[in-house]
Amino acid sequence: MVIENLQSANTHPPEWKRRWINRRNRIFANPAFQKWASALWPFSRVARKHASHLFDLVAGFTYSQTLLAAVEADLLGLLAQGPSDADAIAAHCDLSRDGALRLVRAAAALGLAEEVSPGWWMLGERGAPLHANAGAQAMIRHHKLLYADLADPLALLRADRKAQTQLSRFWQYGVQGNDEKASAYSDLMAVSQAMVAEQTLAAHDFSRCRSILDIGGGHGAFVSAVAVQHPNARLGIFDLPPVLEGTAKRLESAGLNGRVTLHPGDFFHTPLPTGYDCITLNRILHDHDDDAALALLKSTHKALKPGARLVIAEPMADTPGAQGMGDAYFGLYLWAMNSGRPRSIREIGAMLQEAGFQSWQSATTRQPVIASLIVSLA
Ligand SMILES: C[S@@+](CC[C@H](N)C(=O)[O-])C[C@H]1O[C@@H](n2cnc3c(N)ncnc32)[C@H](O)[C@@H]1O
Repeated sequence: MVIENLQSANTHPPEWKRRWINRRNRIFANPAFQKWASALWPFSRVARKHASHLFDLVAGFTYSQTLLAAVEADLLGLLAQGPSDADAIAAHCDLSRDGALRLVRAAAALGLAEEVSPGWWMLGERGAPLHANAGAQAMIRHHKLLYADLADPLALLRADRKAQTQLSRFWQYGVQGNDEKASAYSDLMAVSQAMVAEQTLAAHDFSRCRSILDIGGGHGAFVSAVAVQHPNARLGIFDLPPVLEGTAKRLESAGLNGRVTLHPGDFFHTPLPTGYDCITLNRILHDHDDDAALALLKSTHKALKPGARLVIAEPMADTPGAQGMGDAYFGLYLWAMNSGRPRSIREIGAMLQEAGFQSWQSATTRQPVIASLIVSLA
């Protein structure tokens, strides 16, 4: 099994490295060194940066909750309309005046709001792009479930991964039916998929693909974006039957139902459609544990002719500049979801090789925090 092979290739750290790290850590933990470094330029700048980073780790929960409150109370929506004072914020967000002041000041401290003159606030530099991004706001609302599952993180990490969690229930409902929860799931997927689609389409040129099948394509946000950029490509979506019922309606209202073939099925049990010269897996692989992910890659390989391509787009572990997003955020999110894990480019590459693909390479995306990309040839 690929991942086990990678892990067993791990060797005990060499003695020089163990000694060096121990020595460095003893120095960094020493209060006298900290005092010295914080008083002396240029060490003082580094010391401040480290202290501030450490404080962010300690206080991160309050930042997330401020963000959640600002989105849920539509504080950002109000501030986007123009300068607001505490009374207007209190009325709009259904808060007391004191509560409104506490929230808007916290939001301003995090760059979500900005006090433009004393007692008057507008959107801040971080608030403006967030307000314009429906997908990010949907994710923030959805995070309530994650925070509930993480209320006791050790209990979660010690629990049997088969025990139900808020997140596992949410995803189960999403793929099982058409009730209110399933539609919340689909809406979340559709708005956030637009962000992933943008990254994928900017990072890879699909113009050479005459036909593209999006596996686990949900309600078709990716395929709809491809349809606009590549009007002559033949398009298909493979997903679970209840999900595709919603897809058909959405494609119809987008005027695309004649252009996209829907393939209902379960990718662990139904053979994947053949005849496409490109298959995409957008945010699919990381949802599944190693054996299942490898099985999916093997059936994808089987569905492609030699030389045809597979494009994998998802947030990946060990991504330079976005490390926290990988093993910290997705590591815990997918743990709470009871399935899957973030994988590094190298790990996915090894799995692709094991699944029979002849070559693979990564492509740079504009925002690796949203998705990284791997293109592989069957
Ligand atoms: C995380 S969502 C990703 C959706 C979409 N690709 C995106 O990026 O927004 C996972 C998708 O895989 C589909 N899916 C999950 N298990 C599946 C299975 N066994 N067979 C087919 N589709 C499945 C879900 O219905 C859902 O649309």
